[in-house]
Order: sequence, then structure tokens, then C-alpha cells
Amino acid sequence: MEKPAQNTDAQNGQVQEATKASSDGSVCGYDSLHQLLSENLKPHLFQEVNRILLGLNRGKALETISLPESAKALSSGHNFDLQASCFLADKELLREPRIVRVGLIQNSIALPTTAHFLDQKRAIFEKLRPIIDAAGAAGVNVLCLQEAWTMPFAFCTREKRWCEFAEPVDGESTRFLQDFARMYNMVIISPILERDVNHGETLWNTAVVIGNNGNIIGKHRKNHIPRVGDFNESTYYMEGNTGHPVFETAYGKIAVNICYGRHHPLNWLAFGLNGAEIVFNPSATVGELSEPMWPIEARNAAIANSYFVGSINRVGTEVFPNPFTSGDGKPEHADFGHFYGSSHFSAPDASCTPSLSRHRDGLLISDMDLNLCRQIKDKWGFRMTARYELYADLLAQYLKPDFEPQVISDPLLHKKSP
Ligand SMILES: NC(=O)NCCC(=O)O
Repeated sequence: MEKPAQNTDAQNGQVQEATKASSDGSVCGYDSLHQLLSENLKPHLFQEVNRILLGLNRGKALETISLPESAKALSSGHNFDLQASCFLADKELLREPRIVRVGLIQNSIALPTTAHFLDQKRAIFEKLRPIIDAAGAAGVNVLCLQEAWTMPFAFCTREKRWCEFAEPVDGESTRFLQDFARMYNMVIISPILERDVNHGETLWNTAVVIGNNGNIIGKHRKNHIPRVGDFNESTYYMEGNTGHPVFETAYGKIAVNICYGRHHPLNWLAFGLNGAEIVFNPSATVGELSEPMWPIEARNAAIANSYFVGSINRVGTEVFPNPFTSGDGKPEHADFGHFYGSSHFSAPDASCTPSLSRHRDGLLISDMDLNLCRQIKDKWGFRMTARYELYADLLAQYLKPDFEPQVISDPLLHKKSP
């Protein structure tokens, strides 16, 4: 048998270069996989790759939209990625289009985790200010920030001192965002570590929904808590007790499925059953653990539930003062790994936007005609064909202590072969 060809020095050099480029969190020196493909494939090949990877909206690739110069100036002045596109729906005879402009913000922390907590928090506020201003200048109607945006994602450490970052729902970060909500007539979703003072200082992982008049519409607490890798989050807060609320806002019915909840299809379903048209998935997750899942799960949820999904992941590597372990046999270490950004939108018709940068702060904007949700329900009929009664019955059985799985064994399973 012929031996596989050895790598040449040039090829080895290229591999090393790619590895070096990736250590800054980029995709081999490119901001995103999309950018890598678009800059390296011939246009006709890229068009076909794009069709298969990102899908089509009304038979065409998603169109980009132009943004005001003031938003672009903020992006270049403060070095954050800014992208914008548009999901269309068919024209209807009896309903006007319901076009909403939606924004997602991804960011790294602003100061080392060794800085005074107050300075860390305030520095994140200052970092976000121009990005939120850009969203406002661009006319964003609904804006969502990343999970636990006011703090480093210290839940890997299991150290209790990070609990100091927790705030009541009407605390400092909410007040900070309420001003923007009023100024820009914008609904803002603010995922924070919540301190529930009225219930014995209980901590929750909570998304506060601020209305476009600056009022607090309500909150949702993360339902599913990870117990995987360094995600030692159960040390800090409890499984949510707010169910699957959908918030009826001036711009549509929205819900929030916080991070690890995206691995639970029933969690997505429940927001859909309550009538959500856009579900946000503010997250904090790292490349080694979940990157291959990232482009699939939210997109699948958007398809299965006929709603839009906005997925957000934080950016960068956060190094903590004291090394930690997580009982997975890995040597002690002081960081989670790289939070890979890559925030994006998925639509009910299976199309999705290119992702934001894998390593830079960013603001992703998309116009979406919410009429697409019902149009896709009418086309595919997933709700109508869902046979919920079958599953309700199975789940009711499954919850009983004497449940036995419905397995029909081949009576000849243990027959000895002749
Ligand atoms: N924040 C959080 O729930 N992360 C869990 C890791 C993952 O779901 O990818």
C-alpha cells in the first residue's frame, strides 16, 4: 500500500500559522467561518456553499441592510463588529407586514478579573455604552445582551465571592439600561445574576425584560443549569421557577431561553406553545465544549417551533486569580477556554444570518417580518401535526416511579447462531 504523502515544510508552516492565528480566537486569522469561506472560495462556489450552510429566505440569500453612518462610526471608533441583514416574508392580503429590527450584543469583559469588582462592572457598562448607542442609532427595536453580562463568567471557580456581582431585578444594571430603553424607545433584555432579596437572598440566573418606556415588564429565570465541564453553575444559583413566560411587547411576543436551556427541545417548545415569535438565547459557552452544537441547536428550534431565534455568546478568554478543577481529570487551570462569540439569528424558514466575529465584540442587527412565523406554520403545519397527546401521555407515564420503557424485544434475540 502506498504511504500517504508527508507534509512539506511549507504545509507544516501553514498549519503552524493557522494554529497561531487561532490562538487569538479567530478562525485561522479570519473573523468567522463565513468570512474565511467568502474570502477563499470563488464567488460561484461561495454562493452554493452559502445556500447550503445558511439556507434561503423567500428563495434568495439574505440581503444585508445599510445602517446609518453614526452606527458605523461607533463600530469603527470602538472596534466592534457590526453586521446587519434582513429576513423577509411574503406579502399578505389581510395583514400588514410586521417588521421589527432586532439586535444582539456580544462582548468580552473589560478589565482583568483581579480588578475591584465595582471597577470591573462599571468598565463593562462603559464598554457597552457605544454598542448600545449604535443599536439605538440604527433604530433597533428589541435588543438582547449576553448571559450574566455585568460580570466575568466566574461560575467555573466555585468561589463564593463572585456572588457579590448579583443584583436585584431593579438594581444598578437595570437602571443603567432603563435610560437607554427610554432614549431609544427600545425593548432591552438584560440577563444578570439576580439576587432575590425578598426570598432570603436567593440567587438566580435571570433575564430582566425592560419595556420601550423604560419599565420592567417582567423576568425569566434560567430553567436548566449545566453540570458539564467547568460549568459549575449549580454552586451559585437555583433552577428557575418562572416557567416559560412570553412577554408581549410593543414589538412582538418575545421569550428568553437562557444558555444551557438550548439543549432541551421541550424548553424551546414551551416558549413556542406560549406564543413566542422571537426567542433569545443569551449564552456563555466555550469552543472545546459546544462549538459544533452552536449553529445547529438554535436553528433547529427556530424551524421546529416556527419562530425566530437570536443566539448570543460572549467573547474572549477570562483568566481567574486562583486555579480550579472540575472533577473531570483535567489538570488545574485558571480559565474556561475561549468564549467563541459567533452570535447569529435563525428564522423559521431554516435560513440564518452569518455569525458575528469569533473573537471581537459585536452588534448583530436583523430586520425580521414576524408574519413569517404564521406563514411557515401554514406551510409546514408542525403545530397541527405534532400529536402532543401522544407525548403528554408518554411523559405522564415516564414520571411515574414504576415506569417501564416500551421496548419490544426480538423473541429470537438470544438464540444461539447455528
Ligand atoms: N452558561 C451555560 O449554561 N453554559 C453551559 C455550556 C453550554 O451549554 O454550552
